[in-house]
Amino acid sequence: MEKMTEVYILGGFLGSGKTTLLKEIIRQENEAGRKAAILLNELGSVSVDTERLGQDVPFKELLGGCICCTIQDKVEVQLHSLLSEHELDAIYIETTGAAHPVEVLDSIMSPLFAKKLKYRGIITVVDLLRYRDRNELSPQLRQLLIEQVQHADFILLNKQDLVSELEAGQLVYSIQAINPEAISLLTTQAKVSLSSLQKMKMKKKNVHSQLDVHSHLHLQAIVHSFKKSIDQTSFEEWLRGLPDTVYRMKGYLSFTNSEQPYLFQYSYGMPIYMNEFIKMPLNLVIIGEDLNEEEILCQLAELEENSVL
Ligand SMILES: Nc1nc2c(ncn2[C@@H]2O[C@H](COP(=O)(O)OP(=O)(O)OP(=O)(O)O)[C@@H](O)[C@H]2O)c(=O)[nH]1
Repeated sequence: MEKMTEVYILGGFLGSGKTTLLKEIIRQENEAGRKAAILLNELGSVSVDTERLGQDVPFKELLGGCICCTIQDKVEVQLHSLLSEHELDAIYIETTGAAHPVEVLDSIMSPLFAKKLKYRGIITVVDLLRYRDRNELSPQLRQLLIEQVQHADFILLNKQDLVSELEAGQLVYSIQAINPEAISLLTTQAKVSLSSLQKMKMKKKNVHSQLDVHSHLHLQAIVHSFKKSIDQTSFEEWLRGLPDTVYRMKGYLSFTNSEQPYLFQYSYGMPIYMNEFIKMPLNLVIIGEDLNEEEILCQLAELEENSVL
């Protein structure tokens, strides 16, 4: 019988740690001598995570929309080309943080792959801080967060380092109450062993049933491409002035006061800068709700214009 490729869907809110998890899994897959590939879906029209995941892993991207709504038809094409180009043990599909995992599952359940792909289940990464403060989100996003938990087969309760032990305990309890069947695990930096992921059992899902939340969340992805270095202090001032509805940013930045560019990550109001040694296109992706795109792009252009070397 032809070998079947395992498929895992990775879901979870914006910035919860999906890419971090993927890096960790791919490292372990390589160590185990297995060949794994990635299908990455991003809301923005440019991908920032591609470089973070490394060059040697088979990789396809679905950019500029969400698998579950706007670019469903492209999924089949990308899966087909991954399977025809490589002998794969596993494919990991990283969904956008705005995706509903069951709808993603629905879109990849194609008869074309019935004998080639073995769906292993949905892994949801939960950002414990975000989950703790979920009442600050819009009702639609809060509902999405809950449904991402409800439909998971394996839940990583990530960013354990950011909550107290007592809070972590309470959050585990509350998440397990929503989905008692899934395996749930507290993690920091999404550290989980491949063998525990492989123990997951996929729940029966009625993928065609009407879901409570639909994809029409008002999430936007704004992309700005910098042409030159910018002033770090002005950038940080700009960050402080952003509305709370900016949930996530990522991109590459170059500052006038430093030689090296940075990989910039922002989730839940927290900016992180990491040295980047390769020259990358200076794209910044901003994801949020009800954002004034024109104003944001204008502010960034102005910031760039006023930055002198
Ligand atoms: N403190 C802390 N930070 C973490 C942890 N796991 C991931 N992060 C950071 O959280 C940020 C977002 O992580 P990613 O792995 O990029 O999240 P993601 O879910 O892939 O993000 P999107 O694709 O934009 O939805 C990065 O800056 C990570 O370094 C954790 O356990 N603790």
